[in-house]
Amino acid sequence: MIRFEHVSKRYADGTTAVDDLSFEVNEGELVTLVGPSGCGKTTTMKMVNRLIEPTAGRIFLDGDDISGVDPVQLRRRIGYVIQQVGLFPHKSVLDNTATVPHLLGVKRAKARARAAELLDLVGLDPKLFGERYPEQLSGGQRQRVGVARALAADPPVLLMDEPFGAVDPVVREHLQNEFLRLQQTLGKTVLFVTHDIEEAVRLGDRIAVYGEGRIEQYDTPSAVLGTPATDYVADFVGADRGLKRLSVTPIEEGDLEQPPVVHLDDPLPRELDARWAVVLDHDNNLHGWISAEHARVAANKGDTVRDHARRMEAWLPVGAPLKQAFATMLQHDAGWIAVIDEHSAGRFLGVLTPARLHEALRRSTAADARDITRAEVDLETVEQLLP
Ligand SMILES: Nc1ncnc2c1ncn2[C@@H]1O[C@H](COP(=O)(O)OP(=O)(O)OP(=O)(O)O)[C@@H](O)[C@H]1O
Repeated sequence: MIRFEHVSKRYADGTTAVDDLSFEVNEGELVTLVGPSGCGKTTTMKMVNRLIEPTAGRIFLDGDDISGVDPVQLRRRIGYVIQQVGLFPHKSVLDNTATVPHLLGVKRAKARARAAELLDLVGLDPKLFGERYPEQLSGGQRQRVGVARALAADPPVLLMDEPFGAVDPVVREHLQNEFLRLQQTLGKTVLFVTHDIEEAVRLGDRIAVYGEGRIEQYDTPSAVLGTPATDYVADFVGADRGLKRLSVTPIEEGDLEQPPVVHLDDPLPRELDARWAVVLDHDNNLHGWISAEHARVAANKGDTVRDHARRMEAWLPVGAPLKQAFATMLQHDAGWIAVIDEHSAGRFLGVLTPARLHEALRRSTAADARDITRAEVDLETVEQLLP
């Protein structure tokens, strides 16, 4: 969808901002460009919508060499979100969002109706916020309007330059999660600039880690964290990359243990093979759990499992990141968590224990590993943290 071929940018004062860059972003892919200040991320991005012209090389959008496309036409295909959102202060939120379609000739009423839908999509109630002016919004709300505005002309490509950089970490995480959800439905091709490796890892299908004017590694978050291509990348992603890897490694069905299971209408068992059992309903969906000790002491004749089942607090859907599993274990002081299949009404799949979590991390590291020794050092850090 976007292809860079040997692209360089040298400014008039001799600064080489980007040096012989070649990479490709697939349709529907979210690629994060991450690196320290001044390494050429913004220059890379601005060359895509021709706010900056390269001094060498070619950039293709959907097969078209963009140097031959009229910049105004080009920018209609590309939404652009920047850190200082640049909303028009004298226009309402609704009119700000409707600006581009209106400029493209869509009638004002229709453009505003579409803008209201988009505000809804980015989590702003148009009835509440539509008639406000930008100064009457929080930083996070302004960023959402920025995203809604960029989406207004329904461009296939989005360029986002540190869009969540100016908000506090809690709001940023919230905006990131919302954006990920949005992206799941919209499937835009996104280039996202950030200097924050956590953000790059959380959002990117792939990450381009920049050194000075060059990409040092272009790969999935899991591979960048698991097997940094160079010492520079290893330094940049940080010594705690083993922990960061928890955020990008999903729970898989094969990681799970199969504990004893009882059904709601079974007679209460006097003896269990373990200290607890998982309780399922007649469709094998997760209902709760019972402790063997409780079943032994409290049971009256004729009791069923239903009379003594406790609510399951610690559970997650399969595919959730290991970090969330780890956090859930700590939050509930639980030695294991139940894992379900959300797509089939909560069918119980098994349990994840700390030992299995560790194995899952090891499995994913090994899958990428070119440098297993280094990866294992980080696994030790994780081992120390497990209950
Ligand atoms: N108009 C310009 N003239 C000369 N040098 C420039 C110009 N614009 C950018 N540069 C230089 O090009 C290099 C790359 O800048 P760029 O803005 O692309 O970096 P960046 O990675 O986006 O940085 P940041 O994270 O700080 O925004 C820097 O050394 C910068 O000083």
